Amino acid sequence: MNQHHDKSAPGEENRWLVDLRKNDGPVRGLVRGEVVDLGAARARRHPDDDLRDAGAAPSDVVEGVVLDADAAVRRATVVDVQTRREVVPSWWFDREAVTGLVRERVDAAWRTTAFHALRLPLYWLRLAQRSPRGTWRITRALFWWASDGNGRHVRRAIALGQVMGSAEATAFHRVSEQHRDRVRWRVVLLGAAVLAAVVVAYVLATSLAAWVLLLVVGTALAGIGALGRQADERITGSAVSASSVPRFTSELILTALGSLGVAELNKHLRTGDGVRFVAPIHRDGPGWRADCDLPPGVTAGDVIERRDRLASGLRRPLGCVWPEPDSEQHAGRLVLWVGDRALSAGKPVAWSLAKTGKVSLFSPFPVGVDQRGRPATLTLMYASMVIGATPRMGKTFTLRLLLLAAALDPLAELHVYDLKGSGDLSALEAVAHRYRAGDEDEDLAYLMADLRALVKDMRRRYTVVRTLPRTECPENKVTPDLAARKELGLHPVVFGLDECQFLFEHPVHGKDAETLVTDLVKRGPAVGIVVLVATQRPDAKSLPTGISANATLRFCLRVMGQTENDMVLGTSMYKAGIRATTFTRSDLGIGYLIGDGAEPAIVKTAYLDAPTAATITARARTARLAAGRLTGHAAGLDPDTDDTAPVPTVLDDLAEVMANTADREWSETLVERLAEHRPDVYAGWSAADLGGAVAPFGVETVQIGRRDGGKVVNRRGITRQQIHNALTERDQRRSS
Ligand SMILES: Nc1ncnc2c1ncn2[C@@H]1O[C@H](COP(=O)(O)OP(=O)(O)OP(=O)(O)O)[C@@H](O)[C@H]1O
Repeated sequence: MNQHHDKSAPGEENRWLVDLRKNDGPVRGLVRGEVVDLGAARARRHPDDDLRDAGAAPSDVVEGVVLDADAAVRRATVVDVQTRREVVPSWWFDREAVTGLVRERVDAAWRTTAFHALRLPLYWLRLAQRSPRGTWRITRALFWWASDGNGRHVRRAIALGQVMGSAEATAFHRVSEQHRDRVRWRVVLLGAAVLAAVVVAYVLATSLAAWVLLLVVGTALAGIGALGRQADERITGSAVSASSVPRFTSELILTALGSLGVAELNKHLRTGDGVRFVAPIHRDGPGWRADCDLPPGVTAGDVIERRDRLASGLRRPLGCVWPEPDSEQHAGRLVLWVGDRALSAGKPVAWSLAKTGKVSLFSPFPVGVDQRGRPATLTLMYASMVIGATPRMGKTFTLRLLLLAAALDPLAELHVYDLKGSGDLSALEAVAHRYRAGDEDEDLAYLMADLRALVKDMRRRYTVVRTLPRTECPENKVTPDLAARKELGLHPVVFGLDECQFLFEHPVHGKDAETLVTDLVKRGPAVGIVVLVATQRPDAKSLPTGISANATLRFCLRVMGQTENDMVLGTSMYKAGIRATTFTRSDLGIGYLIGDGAEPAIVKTAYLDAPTAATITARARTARLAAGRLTGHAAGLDPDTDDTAPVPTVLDDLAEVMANTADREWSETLVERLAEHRPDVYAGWSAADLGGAVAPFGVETVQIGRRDGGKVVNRRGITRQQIHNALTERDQRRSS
């Protein structure tokens, strides 16, 4: 416990600083406050202070009485959120983490060995170069020893006439005698040693094999060269550049955080109480992980936004540095994972289903790996998905991967539309129930007819599901068993639309398409209809909000701004630190996936090129043929283009049911009439469904007041004029 009671400067009344800390372990909380003489403080207070304080940040000055600090800490400890640390770190039992660490160490040892082994001749040459100096040093040392060099200065001093009397003369005599004796036996010893060395050298030279002799001479030369080195000379090179890859330590992280230019963070870093590491930095997959609490007022998003500066501070390539928020904790918790190598580097990710295997859309299937190299999976059933990215980042490849997975489920009926017309999805033509590449009028008419048929089929599916016994369909949604029963027609339908902006921005079909796809996205998943839309322009026009808001699966590769990011990943994701804006041009196929897991995850999708995609669809086609599930386009049974003539939309039906009613009608009344008019389409619609269906046509429901039993009741409804205007506008668009 650190408790300070410091007297203040003269003239200040009874001010005390109270500093409460835990004395065991890291500082959990620091309460700083000054105890103020209330009477004096109130006397000094300006009447406007209250007004000013209302908008001000809380002051450091805490009014109140001094408490027993120990008790205060005890109380504080009770409410303190203590995260228990693992006794045995869990990563010890994580095979991947341990093997990753071992692999890293073995790899480092192997690299070092290989590096030096390759340079051995160079090292030897460097040493051999220094061997003359080494020989000179050895000779000089031996001479010094043999001639008793250490006593030379004593003898010289005496010889220079500093001998004063008989005592010194005796000493001189004794020293000279001693010197003579010492030099004599040393010279003899040295002579004998040199002679022995010459003999040994002669014997070795005549008896040893040439290569052994070379080895001995080489080693001897290297040894002599080592003695001839200057103190600052390095013979060996360094296998790693230590200065370019500093160790991932807390100091390095603090330095990197300090270089981000976040004022609030820097303020706290200066005082040394800024960042708290909540767990030791540890190995996590093929990289290192640090969990830390940023200072109050600084969010993980502030750091993520500056990922490039962080990578610079950590001296790592950008693709290695992945700061993330921890959504289970507060906004200031930062999980910093630094990989051994960039996620975009290395080989493309292989797909485990590329050569063999089947998929059930009701179960997760692999789509790639996360930054730790762990498999990432996705379940398409009961979901709709949006994929967004700037051009050339891997959006179409991702959509193709998902459609190929769907193709490997023989039950799944594929509707594939490549509106860009690049042919990237052409491999799927061999299995698709409906397929078109391009955005010609004919293609779009075909697509619109398919959408209408799908919406109709969705309603049929709901009717089937409703009429099934509870025992067979307990949740009122399609189950794997129901999907497998051919007679029910509840098999999964996967509708994939690449470059959806071409459809939704189309002057004629745009609005209708928006209504139909929104309906499918909202109500399709429960009855087995899965919509996948991809766009390179994620904005409200090209990806209508009714669709983006209702998609449960999202994959966002590199985008340029917050709006696109949130459009694909969901509102406030950017604020929460999930920022696909931080991906670079080289992060192909890498994006944030909001999928099966609760948390958005960084995923690098499996890479399948066109030939591989074709072999997969060939396999899928064989399986479909065997199961009797090859239908539609793939079976040569495309609908006639004549069938694609415009069919009535909700606007036409509304015009009809409002023909003989009042000028304005409540939505509740209108859905009842619509259901009577066309039960197969409108049965079960709510007033809200109607509002959503007419919104894309620019029709907004309005308040309509009616007298009911003497009082006025207000409800949302539609006027005939609104329908008339919307129809006129649509017809003008169609004819232009
Ligand atoms: N998972 C992946 N791993 C590695 N490279 C990939 C991956 N996915 C895509 N790429 C590379 O990225 C390139 C662009 O991919 P893709 O055609 O899917 O981009 P796109 O976003 O659809 O482009 P556009 O907007 O022009 O249609 C591909 O040619 C491919 O080489």
